[in-house]
Amino acid sequence: MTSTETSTGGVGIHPAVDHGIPAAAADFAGGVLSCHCASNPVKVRVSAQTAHNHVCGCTKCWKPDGATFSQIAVVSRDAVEVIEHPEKLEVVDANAAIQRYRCRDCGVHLYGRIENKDHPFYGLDFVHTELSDEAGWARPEFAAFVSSVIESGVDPSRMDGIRSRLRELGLEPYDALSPPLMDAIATHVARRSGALPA
Ligand SMILES: N[C@@H](CCC(=O)N[C@@H](CS)C(=O)NCC(=O)O)C(=O)O
Ligand SMILES: [Zn+2]
Ligand SMILES: [Zn+2]
Repeated sequence: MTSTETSTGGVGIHPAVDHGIPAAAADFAGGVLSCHCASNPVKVRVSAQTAHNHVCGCTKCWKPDGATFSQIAVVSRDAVEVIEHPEKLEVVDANAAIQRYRCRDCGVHLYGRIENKDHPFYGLDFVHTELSDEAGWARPEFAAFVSSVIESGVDPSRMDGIRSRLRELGLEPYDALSPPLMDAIATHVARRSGALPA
């Protein structure tokens, strides 16, 4: 079985979507993310529902063992608080736009933060809601950076099957972010350059 197949022979995307995508709960108020350490896990409280949840094929986002994609959403940075074992967190790449904080023992990423105030997504943190036991988080809406799974070693001949499976799950595949998010980024850039009124 390769990382792009499930035990039933289908194309595996991510454990949170492979067997049906759970419904979001109305008035959902968040939950606690835990890393995978059996003892002294890092815990992060996310005290709001997330937005723009999606699966991401890039090599930077944390993926559970065997998953082809990550699942990643955004939430206001004000709603993110490390509540246990902050001393175990380390930044994966301080030069990346998104500073991803991982547990130095198990490698799980707890949250990603943008410190550049000029970045289009400044003010939003990136979180993997499958790290929480609570049910009711926002469902993934699309698939981003799909072609990038090849950079992790997926054979290009598998891409048609992967994109078909994503569409079957209602996760429209894109090779960057979704068009509304790409438009939001371009609008931010145009307002800064003066190409559009601020
Ligand atoms: N093809 C590249 C794409 C990386 C990439 O651009 N990732 C996106 C989606 S998470 C991003 O916004 N990265 C910003 C960052 O990593 O800080 C890869 O797979 O490594
Ligand atoms: Zn850990
Ligand atoms: Zn990514």
